[in-house]
Amino acid sequence: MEPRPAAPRPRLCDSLGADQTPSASTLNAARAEARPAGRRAPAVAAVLPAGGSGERMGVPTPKQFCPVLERPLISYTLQALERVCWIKDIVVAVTGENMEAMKGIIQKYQHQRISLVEAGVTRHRSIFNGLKALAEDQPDSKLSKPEVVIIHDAVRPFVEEDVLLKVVTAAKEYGAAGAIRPLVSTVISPSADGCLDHSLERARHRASEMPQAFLFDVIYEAYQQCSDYDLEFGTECLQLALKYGHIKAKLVEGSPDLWKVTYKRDLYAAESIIKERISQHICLIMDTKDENHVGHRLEEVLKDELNHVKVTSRLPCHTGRDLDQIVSEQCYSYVCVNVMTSDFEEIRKLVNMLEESNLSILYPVVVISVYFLDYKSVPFDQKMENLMQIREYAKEVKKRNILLCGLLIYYPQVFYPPQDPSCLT
Ligand SMILES: Nc1ccn([C@@H]2O[C@H](COP(=O)(O)OP(=O)(O)OP(=O)(O)O)[C@@H](O)[C@H]2O)c(=O)n1
Ligand SMILES: O=C(CO)[C@H](O)[C@H](O)COP(=O)(O)O
Repeated sequence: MEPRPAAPRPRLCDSLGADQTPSASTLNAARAEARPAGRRAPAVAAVLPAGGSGERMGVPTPKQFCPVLERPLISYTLQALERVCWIKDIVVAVTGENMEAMKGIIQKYQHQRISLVEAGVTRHRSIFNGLKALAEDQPDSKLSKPEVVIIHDAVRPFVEEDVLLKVVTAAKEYGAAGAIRPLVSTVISPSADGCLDHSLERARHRASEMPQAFLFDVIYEAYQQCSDYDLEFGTECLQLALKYGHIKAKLVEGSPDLWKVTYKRDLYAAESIIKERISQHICLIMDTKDENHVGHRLEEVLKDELNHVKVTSRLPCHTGRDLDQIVSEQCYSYVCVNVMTSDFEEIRKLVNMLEESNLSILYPVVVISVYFLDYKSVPFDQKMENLMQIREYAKEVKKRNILLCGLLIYYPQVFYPPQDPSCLT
C-alpha cells in the first residue's frame, strides 16, 4: 500500500525556507532526449510546486494527493508532463512529511524523469527550491541546468503538449511566457470600509494561469534577487521576471481545462473531465479490408451513432506499430472485428501489448472481440469450443484490469450483409 499523505502542518510552521539547499533525489535516471521545440531545441525542464496544504479544499489531505477516480490528482499532472518527451527533467517540490507518500505514487504509477525536492512554506519558496535543484551550482545534484524551465502547478492536471510548446517557444523568444484565460467574473477593488472603490474593465484584463515558462537564468536570478515579502506574499512568477529581470512576458491563450483545482467541487469536475476523455476514443481493429463486409458497417454505425466519439481504425498487423500512438492518446476502448479467423491469437497479442503499455494500471481497459462466423463454412461446435476459451482468458486478464468480452455473430452468408446494421449494437 502506498503511504498515506500526511495532513499538512500549519503553513508557517514548515521548517524549510528558501535559503536552505533542497536535496534532489533522482528517482528515475531515465531521461528523455530533448526534442526540438521551435527551430533549435532548448533543453527544457519543469518545476512543479506540490507543497501546499489546500486550505480552500477544506479536507485533511492536501488536494494534490486527493484521489480522483482512485488515483492521486498529482499523478495526472505528472502523466501530462511526462508524456511530453522533450521535457527532460520534472522537479517536484513536496513537504518532508509527504515525501514518502510521493515516492510511493511515483513507484505505483511508474512516473518517469521525476526528482523530488523539499517544498517551502509558500508557493514561491517551493518553486525557488525546485529551481535551485536545477541550477548548476548544486554540487551533489544529478540534474543539469536547462535553457528553459516550465513552472506548472501540481493541481492543474489537464495541461496539454500544445500549450507547453507555446509557452516554451515564447519564453525562448521573450524570456518569459504564461498561459492566460478570459476573466469569468469582473474584478473589483474594495475600499477599507468594505465598499466598492473601483472595478476593472473585464474585457481588458485576463486571469493568469499555468503553465508558465522562462529562460532559466531570467527566473533563477529573479528569485535570487527577490525580497522576503515577494517570497512570502507573491503569487505571480511572471511579475518576478518583470520586476527583477525587466522581462515583459508573452501571454499565450490557454484552454479552459487549465484551471487550478482549488475547491472540493473542482475534484468532481476533474473526475468528469477524465471520464469524458476516456470514453471519447474507440479504437476499432478490423482484420479485413473488404469495405463491403459487415464489420465495416459496424465502423459506420459507431461513427454515426457516437458522433462525439473519435473512432480510430487499424488493421491488426498495424496494431503493434501504432499502439504507442494509440496508448499515448489514452485510448481505453478497443473493438476488434475478426472476420478472417476464429482463434483469438490477435486478441492475445493486443492484450499483451496493452499490458506492456501499463495503460490498465490507471483505469480498466475494455476490449470487445467480435467474431463473425458464417454457419455454412464453419462447424458450429468446433468453433464454439475454440471461442469458449475466451471466457477463461477473460477471467485471467480481468486480474490485470483488462475487461475482455467476446461477441459471436453467427450468420448465414445468404443474409449478408444484414439490412439493419443496428442489429450489431
Ligand atoms: N507552500 C506551498 C504552497 C503551495 N504550493 C503549491 O502551489 C500550487 C498552487 O497553489 P495553491 O492552489 O494556492 O495551493 P495550496 O496553497 O495548497 O491551496 P490553498 O491556497 O487553498 O491552501 C499547488 O500545487 C500547491 O501544492 C507549494 O508548492 N508550496
Ligand atoms: O494562477 C497562478 C498564476 O501565477 C498561480 O497558480 C497562483 O497565483 C498561485 O497563487 P496561490 O498559491 O496564492 O493560489
